[in-house]
Amino acid sequence: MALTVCDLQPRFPPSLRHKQSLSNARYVTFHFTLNRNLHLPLSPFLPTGSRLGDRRFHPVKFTSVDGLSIQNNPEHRELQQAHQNEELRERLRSLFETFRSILPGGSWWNLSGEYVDVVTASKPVTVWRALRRMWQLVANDRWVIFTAFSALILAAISEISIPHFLTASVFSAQSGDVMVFRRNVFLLVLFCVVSGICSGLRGCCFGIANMILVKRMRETLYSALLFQDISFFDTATVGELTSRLGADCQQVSRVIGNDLNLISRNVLQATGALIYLLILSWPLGLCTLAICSALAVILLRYGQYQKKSAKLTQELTATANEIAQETISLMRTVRVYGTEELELGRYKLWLEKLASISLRQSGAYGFWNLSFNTLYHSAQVVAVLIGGMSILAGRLTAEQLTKFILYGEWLIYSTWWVGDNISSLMQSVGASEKVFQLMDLMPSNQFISEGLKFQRLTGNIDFMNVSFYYPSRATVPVLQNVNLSMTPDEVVAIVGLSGSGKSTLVNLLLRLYEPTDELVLLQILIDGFPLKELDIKWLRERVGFVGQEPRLFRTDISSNIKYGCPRDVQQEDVELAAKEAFAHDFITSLPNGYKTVVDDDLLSGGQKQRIAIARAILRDPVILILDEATSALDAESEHNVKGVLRSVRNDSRTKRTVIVIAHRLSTIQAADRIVVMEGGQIVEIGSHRELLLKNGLYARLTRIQADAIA
Ligand SMILES: Nc1ncnc2c1ncn2[C@@H]1O[C@H](COP(=O)(O)OP(=O)(O)OP(=O)(O)O)[C@@H](O)[C@H]1O
Repeated sequence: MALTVCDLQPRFPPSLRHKQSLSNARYVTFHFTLNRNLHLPLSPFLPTGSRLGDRRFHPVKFTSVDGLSIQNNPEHRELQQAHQNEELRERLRSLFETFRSILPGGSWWNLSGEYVDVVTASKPVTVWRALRRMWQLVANDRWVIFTAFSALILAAISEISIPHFLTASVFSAQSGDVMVFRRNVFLLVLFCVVSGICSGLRGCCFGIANMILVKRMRETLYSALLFQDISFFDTATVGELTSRLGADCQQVSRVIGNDLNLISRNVLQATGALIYLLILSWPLGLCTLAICSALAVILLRYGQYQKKSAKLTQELTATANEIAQETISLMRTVRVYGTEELELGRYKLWLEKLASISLRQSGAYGFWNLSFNTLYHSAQVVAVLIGGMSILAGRLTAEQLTKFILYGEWLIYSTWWVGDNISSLMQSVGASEKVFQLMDLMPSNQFISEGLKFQRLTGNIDFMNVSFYYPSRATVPVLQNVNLSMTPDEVVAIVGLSGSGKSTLVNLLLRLYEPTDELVLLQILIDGFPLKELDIKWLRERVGFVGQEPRLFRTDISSNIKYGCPRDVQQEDVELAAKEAFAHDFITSLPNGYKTVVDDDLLSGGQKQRIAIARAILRDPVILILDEATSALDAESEHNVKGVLRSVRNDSRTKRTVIVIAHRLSTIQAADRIVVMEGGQIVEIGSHRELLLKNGLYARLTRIQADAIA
């Protein structure tokens, strides 16, 4: 194991500072937390005697001097004793520090220090703002909310009346007043029935409102994400976004169905109980109110803490998801490089952080419960004490005190419920911050305005002095002053070293990236019109694209070939396209033929490319872009497929504009023109023969590839 000097953190008792034996020592042994002993010269670590007692030196124990163990050497026994004393003091100090830190307000509860790195700069959402946003989402179905709240009010009034009639019934029976007893029992039964029915209705309506909220929230969020620029997906990860759509939306959904429902019910009941208590006995009522106010202050602090911890939990969950998603999607690489343990460790690290937050949340919940219980029992003791004295003084009857105790209990419990649900509400509001932030993202510029659509697209393409850099790397120019024109019926091949900007050129043509400099979109012309002015959906319907690593959806082969096809197609069309892409034979050899469900992992690279090529052929595009689209095909298939791609289009009997990006230079020799790129610039243009005669980069690359084959 390699250890650097930074790893060496010796620990010396202060008393060693003056020991001649140590000052003269040349070698010391350090016992590491790694359970390894290392003999090292003392001097580099102890340049002056004053460093010996430095408390920053923690995890390493000083065990011997010049090879003599401190334990066995009488000369050093005193040093050992001092060392042990110091260790004990250190332990006690750390125990005391730990105890102090876990008391309310202590450093252990601080969430912003250790985890500050995961808290993103999302705009804090206040409870009102979050509720307003939620209301906007469910406003169309406001009748559900209104019904729910009406039922809630009726249920609360009924429930709060029950203890009164319960006590009144008992005491009227005791007094022998039959009429009053009958009336009280009748009202008691009535309120019980109303409370039961209304509670059921309330629960059902709030449940429906909840479902509507989650659905709309997910719809809005998903639609906001789908219309983002591709550069957004370069920075946001799949794990994070799916976490927002899944867990965070679910958490936010508790607001209506659970939190608001229970908060409203309990606030109503607590208010009713308080009024009743004040009417019964105002001194007793004020005492109970004081206890409830203390409870409310504690619950407010607790709620704020829960909001903060919920936000952290949400961020940590998203990061853990991100890691799991990345590892699972790269499982083959993980397996080949044997990094399962490493990946497990990476995941566990975030789980531990999550657990640590949960621990604090549970601790805070414990403190909250402790406060509640203490205050609850204090209220009972106060009621019995003051109430009992009032009975003795003849100012209160036993019936009144019984009612008081019942309603006092009700008030405290309602306050507790409100607190509990406010903390849950705060958690949901905390979780909503990132969700609302994503929901507020404006769609990419290309979806905002509707552009031009022509009767017919011809397929003329012009790049006029185009320079471009990716938004995520604003200082690195990827394309510089690119001038290039392509005409219909032409096959243009783009070649060049890796990273020279070939794919970027077609990314811009497909408008996958919105350049920060809008001029770029005016410098790319399609049939003489700037790309910026064209309707992008209309244009994309007329473009076929096969990328370097085609991805398939987890559905049957037929649907994968039909995917995104702008016209109605029959199964025969699908099979024809598959035949032209030389995919038909392997598809029919699969167990369910065209109905075989595939995904990215169930087919070979070449088979996936053939399906992607069939998809492009089926669209019958005016402009066809092949970015390393046949790299995984065998030579014969590649030759045949290329022929088909150049062939006559179905409708207009004209050829299409074909752009081919290829590294295998032998496959593009027949192209009408070959464009050679280097460092984001076009350095050569011409036919295969012309470029060979030029003896430039293309000729050099061709020679290198020929040598490699030879
Ligand atoms: N999304 C992106 N964000 C930032 N930089 C990018 C992005 N995509 C590509 N680049 C950078 O732009 C440069 C050109 O990349 P591009 O993919 O166009 O090269 P290429 O010639 O197609 O390479 P290859 O032949 O390997 O596919 C590279 O330096 C690359 O790192």
